Amino acid sequence: MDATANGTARPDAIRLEAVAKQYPDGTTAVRALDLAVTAGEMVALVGPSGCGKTTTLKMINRLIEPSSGRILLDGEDVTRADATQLRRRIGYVIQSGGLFPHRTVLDNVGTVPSLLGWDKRRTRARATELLELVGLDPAVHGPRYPHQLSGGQRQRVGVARALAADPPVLLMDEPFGAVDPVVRDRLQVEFLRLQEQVGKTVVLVTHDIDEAVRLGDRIAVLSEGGVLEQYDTPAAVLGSPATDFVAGFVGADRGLKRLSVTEIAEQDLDHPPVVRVEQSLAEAAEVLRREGASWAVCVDEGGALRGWVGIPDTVRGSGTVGEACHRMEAWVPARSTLKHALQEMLQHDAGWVAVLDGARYLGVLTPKTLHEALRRSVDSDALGVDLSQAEVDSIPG
Ligand SMILES: Nc1ncnc2c1ncn2[C@@H]1O[C@H](COP(=O)(O)OP(=O)(O)OP(=O)(O)O)[C@@H](O)[C@H]1O
Repeated sequence: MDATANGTARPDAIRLEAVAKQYPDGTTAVRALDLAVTAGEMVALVGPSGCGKTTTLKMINRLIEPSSGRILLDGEDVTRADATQLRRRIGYVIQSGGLFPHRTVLDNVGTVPSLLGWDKRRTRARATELLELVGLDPAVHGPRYPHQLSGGQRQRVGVARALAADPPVLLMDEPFGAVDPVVRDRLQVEFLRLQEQVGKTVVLVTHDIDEAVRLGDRIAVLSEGGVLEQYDTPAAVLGSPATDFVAGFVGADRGLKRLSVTEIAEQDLDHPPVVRVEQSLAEAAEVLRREGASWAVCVDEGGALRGWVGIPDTVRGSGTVGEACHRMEAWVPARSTLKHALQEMLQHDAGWVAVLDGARYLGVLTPKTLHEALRRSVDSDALGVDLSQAEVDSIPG
């Protein structure tokens, strides 16, 4: 059980109790694993090759039978439940989608509903709806066969198929492992967005700590034999590795990895002078002089970002700020991560990035404030993080 802020307990959707697996040849893949996953949570199982991640995942839907221990789903002991019935309550996604090659995309997505005895029309309607949900056009992609799709599209179909019967639990084994890094990045973003809509309990296997940090609400770091080295939020795993093994696994650049788990906060923002588009350039020049700044942010009457003006613009003419202001391409929505902000800065070769709430301008992040934000995140007691100063100093400022 997981105690929430108001004291009520959220149920464990999945609970492994002393689960172990010994293969017939004597290999002990998992020794005695205890793990609880809260409803609606996304948990990433990470660890080096052979540490028992896939074995653990497959024991949850009993594709692999545990040698001992108990598995509970929503409080119900399913260790000896009918495995086929069980699997219909659990969506399963594997690398490359694991699609049936001789069935169309629509039929692939409709597999479980058909098995559950849904009529054709309902199955088709559900499959169509799911293809749209994962960003595919049912009219274009629905009639195709898996080999007529790109790797990323196959992966999306795999996710759609796993969601077809609306199972509360989704198991994913290296789901984005078979695509190139650019597609992988896009699929991860799409999946996070999808998960916001569907709110499944997800257990995801990956050997990639960056993927775990990005997707997991919590990360379970396993070492050989399915030993649970640490089970905590990405920020805590990166910030205070529980063991030397975890520290080694998350890597020496874990300070940098924090960029991708730290959201921009109000207090991180810098507030350069702001001028409005209808003001005269002379007024803008006066603002810059008074504040000792070389540039100012331009906003419209509603407070929306319009761009920026520098000293040379303000001394040049007699027009308005609106006529002289430069577009600002580098911006991020409020609550973006520091990594996203840094990426925007680098992509647009900008010295600052604007932070917007919808269209409304909130403030800017500069490399200096970004560094301070990272330091704040590292120091944050709320995260239970205790990093040594040495590591903070290793973060490029
Ligand atoms: N059918 C099997 N028979 C015997 N040993 C097996 C079998 N399947 C897996 N193993 C062994 O069990 C251990 C755990 O394997 P598992 O596939 O769960 O690891 P993993 O962490 O998912 O690895 P990877 O990241 O390489 O996929 C490994 O030592 C593996 O060789």
